[in-house]
Amino acid sequence: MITLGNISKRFGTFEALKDINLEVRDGEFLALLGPSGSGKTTLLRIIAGLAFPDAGRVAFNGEDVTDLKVADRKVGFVFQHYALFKHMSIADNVGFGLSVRPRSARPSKADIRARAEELLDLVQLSGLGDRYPTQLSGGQRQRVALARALAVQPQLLLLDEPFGALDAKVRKELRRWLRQLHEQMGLTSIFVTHDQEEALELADRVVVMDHGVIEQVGTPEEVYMTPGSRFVSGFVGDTNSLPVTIAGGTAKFHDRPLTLETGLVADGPARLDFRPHDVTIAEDQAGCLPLVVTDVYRRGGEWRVEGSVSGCSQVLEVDLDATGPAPQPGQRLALRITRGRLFPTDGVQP
Ligand SMILES: Nc1ncnc2c1ncn2[C@@H]1O[C@H](COP(=O)(O)OP(=O)(O)OP(=O)(O)O)[C@@H](O)[C@H]1O
Repeated sequence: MITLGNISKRFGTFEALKDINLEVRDGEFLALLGPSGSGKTTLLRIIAGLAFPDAGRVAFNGEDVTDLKVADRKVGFVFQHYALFKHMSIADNVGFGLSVRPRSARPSKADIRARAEELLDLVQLSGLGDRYPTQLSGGQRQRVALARALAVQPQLLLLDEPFGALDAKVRKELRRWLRQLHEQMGLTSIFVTHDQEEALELADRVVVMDHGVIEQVGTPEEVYMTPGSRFVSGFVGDTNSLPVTIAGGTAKFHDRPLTLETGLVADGPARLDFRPHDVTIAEDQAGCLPLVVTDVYRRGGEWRVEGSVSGCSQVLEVDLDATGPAPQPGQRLALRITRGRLFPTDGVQP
């Protein structure tokens, strides 16, 4: 549905987006995920028509829209800083996009009101149309912002950190609800987040960005299980990193060989990334890491164990089944890494 071809954007000499290519499918729920300053919002604004690229093209359904302004793109958007109009009732806020249409395309006042009521029903705020924004909670205001975005019947919904300012529980509820709404209405939605949990939970596909480039595009499963770069491996999901050396197909940590497939990684220094759950506790030390436990706490059905390994400055985090007794601080565990990813470090130890 949306094609971005070779999009670049500079602010002065700073390159905010560098040659971005991306296809968004019809009906897809896509997350733009990356650290602060990676270019997510700039890319979303370019898709919306709120900003324009220095180079490259934007097409919707094969039609070039690069130079079309926001009002002509038929997109709905919820940007954090586009707050509700304080002096307008909730119903008027929701109907705003319809009331500013040119006279020939503008529905009657009664129709706009009826449409606003319908949308307030949809976002589960029936009966609150006559209130004002200050009389609603943060979560309710976000839902009004969504209703306002949906009033113009967009095919494409763009959301920039829509739940950023809300507390964790409300955020979670709204996320689930947004996903349902997306499906119910047959929308194509793109949302910006720096919260990887939000991206992995909500999106059909995740676009991981860093420094103005796309590092990887994939399903949540793909970016989590088979990260395509060192950056994605460290940014998506909890990751432990160890400096290792590969020699003759064996990964060694300070001359201690680890029982781990090294695949096609060339001999030399590398970074070994592994998830907290990709470990088991072994009886003996062969092929294992000696972890000294520093802290233990429960995370659902698992013990999250923090510990240190001599020769590595990073605190390691591992998850162990909590049906067994909790390891104690000071205890030594022989950690066997069952699955990891190796990234050559070109002579530079991480
Ligand atoms: N109007 C502007 N003028 C100058 N620099 C800008 C402008 N807008 C964005 N930038 C810069 O471009 C880079 C990308 O900004 P952008 O807002 O797209 O990042 P982001 O990934 O959305 O970050 P965040 O998660 O913090 O919102 C940043 O370094 C930012 O400072």
